[in-house]
Amino acid sequence: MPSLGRLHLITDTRPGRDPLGVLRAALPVARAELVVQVRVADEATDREAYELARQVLALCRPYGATCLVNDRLHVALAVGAAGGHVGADDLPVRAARRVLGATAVLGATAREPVAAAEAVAAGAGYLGVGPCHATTTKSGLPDPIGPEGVRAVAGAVDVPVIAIGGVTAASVPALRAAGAYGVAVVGAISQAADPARATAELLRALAC
Ligand SMILES: Cc1ncc(COP(=O)(O)OP(=O)(O)O)c(N)n1
Ligand SMILES: Cc1ncsc1CCOP(=O)(O)O
Ligand SMILES: [Mg+2]
Repeated sequence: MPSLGRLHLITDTRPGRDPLGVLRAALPVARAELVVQVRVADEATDREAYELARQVLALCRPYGATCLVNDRLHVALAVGAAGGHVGADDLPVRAARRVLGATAVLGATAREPVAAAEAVAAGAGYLGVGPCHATTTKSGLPDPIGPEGVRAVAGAVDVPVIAIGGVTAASVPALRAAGAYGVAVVGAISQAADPARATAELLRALAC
């Protein structure tokens, strides 16, 4: 299995956003270092999720970028994505692993070391850890855990830790120093005036 990319771009499907346009800007810059997670609103239909995932996968392929699907693992299987990501309201990690198969990429959300170790034991191949910082992209989240929360999780597992939540290029060095392998972002790229430049800045920060 190829190694996991360090920059995860989560699709911004909020009204008025252009997830495919943002992806077209980011892909030539990040290429195979990019993991694109197709994430749609809970209200979106499976057909809408399927159509977006199909288009994302088609854009990713020529660059060797990885396409994952959030929550809806049947959509991941239907389009032939590399895998999926699950959290507390989704299929349990062990069930998700059964659905996706042994070789698929499977990420799980974890905020603290015990849950993180359990997720890995159940079959998670990477962990999404956060929110690291305040975010306006998702509501109802617990308080940010900061780089120290990332450090606690990273010290408890032997899979890549992907820091998420309010991540910017400026916050990457502290997260990397805390043990994060990579980062997942929505706003840092999608809300940037120049998404290609924002992608380059995040990659530069991740390379240090
Ligand atoms: C890389 C990464 N980390 C965490 C999450 C959050 O997943 P979850 O807790 O299931 O919340 P939703 O994204 O489904 O709202 C993620 N998607 N990606
Ligand atoms: C889906 C999700 N889960 C925790 S924070 C978050 C959103 C991250 O978005 P942003 O990078 O804009 O803070
Ligand atoms: Mg989820």
